Amino acid sequence: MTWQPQSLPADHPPANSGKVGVLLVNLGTPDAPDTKSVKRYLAEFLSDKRVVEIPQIAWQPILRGIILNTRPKKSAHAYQQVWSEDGSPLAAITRRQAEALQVRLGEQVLVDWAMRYGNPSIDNRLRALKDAGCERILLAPLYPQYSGATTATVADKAADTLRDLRWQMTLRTLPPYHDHPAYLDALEADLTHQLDALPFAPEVLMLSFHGMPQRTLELGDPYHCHCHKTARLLGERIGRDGMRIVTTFQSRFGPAKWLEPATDTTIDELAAQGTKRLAVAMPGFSADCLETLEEIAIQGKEQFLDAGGSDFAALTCLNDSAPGMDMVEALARQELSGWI
Ligand SMILES: C=CC1=C(C)c2cc3[nH]c(cc4nc(cc5[nH]c(cc1n2)c(C)c5CCC(=O)O)C(CCC(=O)O)=C4C)c(C)c3C=C
Ligand SMILES: [Fe+2]
Ligand SMILES: [Fe+2]
Repeated sequence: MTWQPQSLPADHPPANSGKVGVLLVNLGTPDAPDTKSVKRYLAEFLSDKRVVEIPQIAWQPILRGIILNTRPKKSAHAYQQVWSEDGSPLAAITRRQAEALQVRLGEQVLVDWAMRYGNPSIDNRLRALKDAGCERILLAPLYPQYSGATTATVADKAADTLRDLRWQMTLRTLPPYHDHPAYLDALEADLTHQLDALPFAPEVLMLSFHGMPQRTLELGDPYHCHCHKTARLLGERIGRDGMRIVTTFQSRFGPAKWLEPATDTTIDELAAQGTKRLAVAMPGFSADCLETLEEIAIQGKEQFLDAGGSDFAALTCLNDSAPGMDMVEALARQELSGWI
């Protein structure tokens, strides 16, 4: 006999009358652009075994003995270059994305935001949503491309909170959306608009993604493949005559081999080969942050112009732009199906 689900009357009320929450999550950032705050943030971030996949017994002495005594000062200086009146760009933009999504989804859903490292923490905001009556929560890591170091560690952190609760809320997680039509539509609209508005026609459009150790690819992390799929699908939509598209990986950290080609090396090579006009888009970042505003818009520009380039543009991320929020809303509504 085949199994038949029990039929419910058409007007059957939701099985659970509690509220629905959405928690937007991004990587994290220090509370202030000073050495002490950056040190606290980096200690948490770089102690995550999903981020640095070296046995902690070997890694912690290097982290505490060397890295946390040198890097925070340098990074604090970089954060000072991009810090805004509203604080860290990454946190300020994520907050604006949450506010815009709240308006779009209306009263039936409570929208909040959190940072994986630093504040506001995932634990703090999950508990706040629960206290506000949310029995179902969509956890939405805003990373288009999946990686253990980003998407998975957000789920790990949320599970730590659930583990501690007698009466858990029900969680869904937003899947990676590297090839989702809503993501590609948003990037196509936003990047086309930005490219059209440039005072020069780029010969090269660089699609620069955050890097990862090469080893993670060999261990089966889909991140590298997701980045290349995004780049291919986006290239098919925004390619134009006279503009070549190249895909690179930025923000290399530590001595291990990272995914290649590296953004900084490629910038030098392009200039050496005679490229004069370069635009860089960073489609893997859903919000502008230190890595886009300092590393590319400031350092990358200086590097390209010093190497002989004449025009450089760092294009902005989707942030809380209309196309960006159309995407976040579409992704959220898809995952909230049956809940709202
Ligand atoms: C082993 C080190 C790192 C891995 C792996 C890594 C992966 C990774 N990171 C992002 C997104 C962001 N990273 C940002 C900053 C940042 N990243 C690392 C190191 C690794 N990232 C460091 C040490 C820092 C801090 C700044 C510095 O000291 O250079 C940020 C910006 C944060 C901000 O406050 O603005 C983002 C965003 C992804 C997507 C990713 C893997 C796919
Ligand atoms: Fe990073
Ligand atoms: Fe960086």
